[in-house]
Amino acid sequence: MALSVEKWVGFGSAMAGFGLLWSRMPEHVHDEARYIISSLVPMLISYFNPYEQISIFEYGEERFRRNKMFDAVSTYLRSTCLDAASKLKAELGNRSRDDDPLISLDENQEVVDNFDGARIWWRLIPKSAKQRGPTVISFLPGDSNEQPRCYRLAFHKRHRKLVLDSYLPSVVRQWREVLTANRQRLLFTNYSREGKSYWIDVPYNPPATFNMIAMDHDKKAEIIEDLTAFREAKEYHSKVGKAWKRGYLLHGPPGTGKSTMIGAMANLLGYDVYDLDLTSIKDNAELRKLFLDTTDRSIIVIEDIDAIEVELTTNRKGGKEASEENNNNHQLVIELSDKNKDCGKVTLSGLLGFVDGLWSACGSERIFVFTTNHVDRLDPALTRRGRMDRHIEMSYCRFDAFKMLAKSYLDITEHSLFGEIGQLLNEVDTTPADVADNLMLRGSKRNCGEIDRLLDEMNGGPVDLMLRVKRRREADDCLAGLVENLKKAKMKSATPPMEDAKEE
Ligand SMILES: Nc1ncnc2c1ncn2[C@@H]1O[C@H](COP(=O)(O)OP(=O)(O)OP(=O)(O)O)[C@@H](O)[C@H]1O
Repeated sequence: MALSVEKWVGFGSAMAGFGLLWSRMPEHVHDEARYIISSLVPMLISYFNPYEQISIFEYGEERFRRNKMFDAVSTYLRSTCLDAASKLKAELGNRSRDDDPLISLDENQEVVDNFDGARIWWRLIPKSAKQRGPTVISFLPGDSNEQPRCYRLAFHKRHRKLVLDSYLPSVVRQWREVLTANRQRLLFTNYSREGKSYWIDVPYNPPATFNMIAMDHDKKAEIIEDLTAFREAKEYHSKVGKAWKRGYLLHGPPGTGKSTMIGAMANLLGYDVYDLDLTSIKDNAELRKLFLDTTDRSIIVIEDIDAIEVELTTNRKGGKEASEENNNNHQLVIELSDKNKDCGKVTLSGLLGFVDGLWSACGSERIFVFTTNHVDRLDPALTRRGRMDRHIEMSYCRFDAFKMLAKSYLDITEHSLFGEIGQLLNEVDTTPADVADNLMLRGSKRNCGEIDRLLDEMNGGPVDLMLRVKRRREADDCLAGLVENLKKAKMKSATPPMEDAKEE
């Protein structure tokens, strides 16, 4: 009959104790017998015991250093093995962001995990007093007189390679994923003090997700796939010898969702965002310093890059000589603002070095996002493929995009006005921002009285039914308002410019 893992561990300890006893036998016992038995015992144990075990202590060899593997196991067991445990404990940490207690395994509670056909037994072993050595008074977290808590995992010998090479790395990987998902993301922006540039950060929780972005469905799916593939592509980038970075150019009229898209990217990837304001940077050296101060796993954004390009064009026209030189070596000077005119310059080559040159290889897992309302005004040097890997056009709101907005804002997928709205959206260029503004429920005055009357009439009726009716009325109101506005916009766009002038 097979013995349980616990019994084997107990048996092992007993045999080890027995071995120790033998090794301490008095001199008069036959030396040879003592030697044979004390060396046979461990061999017998390892021969008959089919299980092996690994201990993961809370503190490492240096007592003050917490063992991150212990934290990784705690997080992993919390997310995978709690259901089967009967002894749990609950804690409310000082830094808990909400009122949910943190539930974890209690000491000595055993749980079983399955991985690729292998069974793995886990147990949290409490602190225990060390048996030997002098008493040491310690103020460090891992008291030297105590054996720290440890997770002990036991598994069958034949799974040793699987546990060491695949299972434990997967525990660490899952821990990192949980850390990334729970980490407070930050939004950085740069400022200048006494000629030097610094980053300042605030907590960043963008509300946008890809679900709520109204755009062509296939295009959206492609972007999500591209971003996810980028995040997983560490090995690929090192194999082909390229810096692990990606450039996105988001272009389209104002109000088509470029900034919203950046928030959705940050949410999807769990990255911080660096919003780089070029106008407050003195010169290329400062730009480089700022860049070196950014962290990995981040999105670096330069918004409205075309505004800078306007200055660039002006500067080019300023002198033929400068223009020729600029065209030859891309030393195109971006005069950022009047106040910076005399003291320094950020050049296009400086910017390109930051995105694509020597400096871009410092750091990894970085995404550059440039946004512009006028893609045609950008210097081709900046937008060429390889520098900006993907050009994403954010366009006016058509029917598909409208349906996504109606779903997000009004929670409806059908309505009698959808047909008319679809037709109008094909004829009128209107932005998702304008449409979203029409769909915002703000308890419009026109329907308020009617809705209140209805609620009065239904007094005593089921609350959810009343709310549904109320929402429906509000949605009718929003959509009617949208149709009205689209018709106005259509008439306006149909009016010849001369008529416009006359009206004015
Ligand atoms: N494609 C979209 N999907 C969902 N909501 C959108 C979309 N476009 C715009 N919006 C809504 O309009 C608001 C303004 O959009 P956003 O600031 O992202 O546009 P933008 O293209 O960055 O504009 P700008 O060029 O002026 O900076 C957003 O808060 C969002 O609510």
